[in-house]
Amino acid sequence: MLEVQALSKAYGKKQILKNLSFSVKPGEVIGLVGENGAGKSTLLQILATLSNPTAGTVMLNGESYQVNLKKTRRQIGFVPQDIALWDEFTVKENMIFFEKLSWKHKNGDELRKLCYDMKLSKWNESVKKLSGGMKRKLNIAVTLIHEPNLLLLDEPTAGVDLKSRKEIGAYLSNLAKSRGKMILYTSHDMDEIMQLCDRIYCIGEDPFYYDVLQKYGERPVQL
Ligand SMILES: Nc1ncnc2c1ncn2[C@@H]1O[C@H](COP(=O)(O)OP(=O)(O)OP(=O)(O)O)[C@@H](O)[C@H]1O
Repeated sequence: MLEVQALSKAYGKKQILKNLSFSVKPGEVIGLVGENGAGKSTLLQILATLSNPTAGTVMLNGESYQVNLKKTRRQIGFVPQDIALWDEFTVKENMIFFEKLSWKHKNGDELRKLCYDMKLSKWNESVKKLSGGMKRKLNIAVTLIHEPNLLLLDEPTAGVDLKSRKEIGAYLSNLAKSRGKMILYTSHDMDEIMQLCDRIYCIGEDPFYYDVLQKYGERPVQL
């Protein structure tokens, strides 16, 4: 379980996140929505241990980020908004490279299966020749090598066509439901958020997203 208590973040005098408290249970997919600049990426970066909050606490499966950073880090997978892959390497070479950096050992067949499960079949293709959607899938696959319990995804389907979007959505949903992963992800696509997420958290003070979601019949949680 992920437990966030009274979390705040300021950059200098600019307050971005104000006193957020929420939790995520195993098997849950949470959608984070909010206007540009509301602080969605900032929140994911804090939950990924890449940035420190100004105040507040985060606990992952009973371990405090503040007290046991190494142990919590091993349980987290973070997919950044920007694709972070080796362009000149093939899909296979990227998977092998990231496996070497990983905390868990995986053999070639296991690495290949991670890609195939996401319908990413171009194992020997160089990344520069892949479509945007394929790159996004590979970006997710490398993050799953160490089998994180908490998966944080920053706009994983941005610029992805509808078919790949559905494939990524189905894969993430299956990860949560059959393997109990906790997933937090951001998107500006309301239909996708509605289909995929068990709960929706709105960040920021602008009531726009809250109102839109209510019109869809959803009851988002205002953070
Ligand atoms: N390192 C930083 N230093 C100063 N300000 C920052 C830094 N990182 C982010 N910000 C500011 O924090 C605010 C929140 O940014 P963030 O990227 O978290 O928003 P977001 O909700 O993810 O936006 P988007 O939907 O455009 O991705 C913005 O005003 C941004 O300019």
